[in-house]
Amino acid sequence: MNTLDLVQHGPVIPVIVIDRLEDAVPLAQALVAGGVRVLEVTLRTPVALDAIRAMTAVEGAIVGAGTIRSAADARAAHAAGAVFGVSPGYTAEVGAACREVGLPLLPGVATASEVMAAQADGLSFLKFFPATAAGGIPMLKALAGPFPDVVFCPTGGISLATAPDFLALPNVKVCGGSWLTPADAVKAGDWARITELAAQAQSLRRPG
Ligand SMILES: O=C(O)C(=O)C[C@H](O)[C@H](O)COP(=O)(O)O
Repeated sequence: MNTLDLVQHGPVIPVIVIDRLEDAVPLAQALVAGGVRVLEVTLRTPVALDAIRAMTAVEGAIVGAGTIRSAADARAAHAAGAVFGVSPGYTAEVGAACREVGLPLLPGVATASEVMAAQADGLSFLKFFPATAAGGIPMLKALAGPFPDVVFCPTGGISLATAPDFLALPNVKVCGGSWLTPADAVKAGDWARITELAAQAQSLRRPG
């Protein structure tokens, strides 16, 4: 699998925070029911790896790990069954660990130097994070000049309302965001609302 294959499944990758392990499976099922199959589970909580392990059993779900910050994170995510990894930034150490275990990596970048570091290690599909705070659409347009061979998954501060403007850029294939899984809906077990949010996101322009 190549991380660029992920964009075939829809225009938005949900960024998921799981606090209670028992939410993992119904949450994944709710997203898949709304047509969203690619799921990024952040390694921000103690149950994240167990949540990934549980979600890989959900039919149709393509489960990856977010917040990969170290080689140990990459190895743990792979061992838990994640089929891709996402990192908020990029280090050669994380890149090497992902290559070693065979975990396709979508690394985060926010500057031209970081794009160059990721490209030097063979990575050309990059998360632009934090998208809105780091310059948003003007920054992505500016990066298209020197980096015509790089495509981005902007993430950070994006919503259903602003995603279409990002998706309209030629160098944006998919957006990431936590708006599909609001903390209050997860806490309340309001899976119907999450399916609705997923369906709305999935109906945004599909990248060509
Ligand atoms: O935890 C990680 O790995 C991250 O890199 C950060 C997340 O991708 C963003 O926090 C999502 O941004 P929002 O959609 O604005 O909530």
